[in-house]
Amino acid sequence: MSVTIRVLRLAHGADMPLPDYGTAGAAGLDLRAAVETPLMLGPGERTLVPTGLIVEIPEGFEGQVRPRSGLAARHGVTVLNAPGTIDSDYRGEVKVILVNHGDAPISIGRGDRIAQLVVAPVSRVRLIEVDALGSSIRGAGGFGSTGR
Ligand SMILES: O=c1ccn([C@H]2C[C@H](O)[C@@H](COP(=O)(O)OP(=O)(O)OP(=O)(O)O)O2)c(=O)[nH]1
Ligand SMILES: [Mg+2]
Repeated sequence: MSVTIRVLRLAHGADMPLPDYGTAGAAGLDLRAAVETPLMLGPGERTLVPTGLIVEIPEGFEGQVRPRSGLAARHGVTVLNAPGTIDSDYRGEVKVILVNHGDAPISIGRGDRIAQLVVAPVSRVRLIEVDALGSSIRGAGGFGSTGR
């Protein structure tokens, strides 16, 4: 499915390339850090990284800000609230909450690819309050109820 998304580049990201898919089958657009100077993220620290972008996600879709596995595997750096949610009515800058779960500080430089944006359809539901729900074999079993 091809979805068109209008995107606005803010002044502090004007010289950076628009997010792109790394390969023909990639699910996520790589998001880059629009920081003026490199920022250091120490072990246990988190920071809000600007992308310099405002996106207009069409109604019926959402943007998911997801970690890059390379950063996670190599440095323990991930998206704290993964997947971050970009609402279709959000017109602010897309920002990435990075956290360093590793044991060494990491430097995030301008243009570094820090996360990826997956655009996915979402359902909006209508809740109907009832007195009883349909039965199922699982019932209330969960949290490991089927065994290891
Ligand atoms: O990783 C993220 C998560 C959210 N947002 C932006 C887009 C989203 O539409 C808005 C609100 O996000 P969310 O609903 O997750 O945050 P909230 O704490 O519920 O804030 P709000 O009360 O503004 O909804 O913040 C980002 O830029 N990056
Ligand atoms: Mg919210």
